Amino acid sequence: MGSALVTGFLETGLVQPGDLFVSDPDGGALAALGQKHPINTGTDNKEAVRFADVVILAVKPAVVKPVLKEVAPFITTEHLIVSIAAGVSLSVLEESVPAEVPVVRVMPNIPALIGEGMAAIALGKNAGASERKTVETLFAAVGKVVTLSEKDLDAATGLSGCGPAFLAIILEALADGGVKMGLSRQLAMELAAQTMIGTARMIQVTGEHPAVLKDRVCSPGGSTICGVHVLEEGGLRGILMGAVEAAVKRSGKLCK
Ligand SMILES: NC(=O)C1=CN([C@@H]2O[C@H](COP(=O)(O)OP(=O)(O)OC[C@H]3O[C@@H](n4cnc5c(N)ncnc54)[C@H](O)[C@@H]3O)[C@@H](O)[C@H]2O)C=CC1
Ligand SMILES: O=C(O)[C@@H]1CCC=N1
Repeated sequence: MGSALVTGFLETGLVQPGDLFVSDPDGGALAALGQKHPINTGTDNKEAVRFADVVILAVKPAVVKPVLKEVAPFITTEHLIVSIAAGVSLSVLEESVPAEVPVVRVMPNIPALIGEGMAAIALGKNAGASERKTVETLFAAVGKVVTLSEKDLDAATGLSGCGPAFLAIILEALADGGVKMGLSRQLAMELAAQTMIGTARMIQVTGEHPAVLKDRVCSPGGSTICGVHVLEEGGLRGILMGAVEAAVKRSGKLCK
C-alpha cells in the first residue's frame, strides 16, 4: 500500500520525488521502488523521520508500535504522524509518540495507485484544521476522501479498504461466467471490468439507489431477472455483508 501511495502521489505531481523518503528493511522492495522513481530511500526509519515533516506509517499493524518506539525520540511536535494501519487506534498511536504530536489515521485503498482511491480519515486529539488539510490534500490527490469519526474507521476498513479484493473476485467470477459461455478470457475481462466501472460511476453520477438501476435493467420476463434470481438463491447480498463484517471484526484484532 505504501508503494501504491508513493506512485500515486508522484503521478499527480503534488509531491516531487526529492520530497519523499521511503524507509524499509526489505532492500528488495526498496530497490524496486527506487528504480521506478528517483526518491530517497534507506533502511533506517530514524533517518526517514529526521528527513520528513509528514511521516506515513505503512507497515503491518503489528509492526506499528515497535516502529514508533524506535523512532519516537526523533519525533517532535513539528511532525505530523499518519498511520494507514488497519485496526491500530488513535489512542495507541498517540501513546506511542511524544505528547502533543498530531496524529491522523487514514484507511486508504489500493486503487490510489491509479488515482482512484477511497480514503477515510480520522483526526487524533492533537490534529487540527491544518493537519486535516494536509492529509486531505495528500489523499485527495490519489482519489476521494471522507473525514469521519474514529468509531467508523473500522467499518470503512472492511468496506473500502478491503473492498477492492472483494470486487476483484466478483469481477473475475463474472468474467469466468463469460468464458463459460464461450467468450475469450481477454474479452470477458474487458466486458466485466468496464461493466463494473460504468455501473459504479452511474450510481455516483445519478445519485440513484442501486435498486433503481437494477430494476431498469430487469425487463419483465427477461434474462436479467433470471440471473438476479440465481444471485438471490445463492445469498450473494448476505455473503457480501458477511464479508465486510468479518473483515471489520478481524481488523479490530490486527494490532494484537
Ligand atoms: N494492502 C492494502 O490494500 C491496504 C493496506 N493497508 C494497511 O497498510 C499497511 C501495510 O499493508 P501492506 O502494504 O498490505 O503490507 P506489505 O507487507 O505489502 O508492506 C509492508 C511493508 O513494511 C515493511 N516493513 C516491515 N517491517 C518494517 C519496519 N520495521 N520498518 C519499516 N518498514 C517495515 C515491509 O518490508 C513491507 O515492505 C497495513 O497496516 C495495512 O493494514 C491499508 C489499506 C489498504
Ligand atoms: O487485509 C488487510 O489487513 C488490509 C487492511 C485493508 C486492506 N488490506
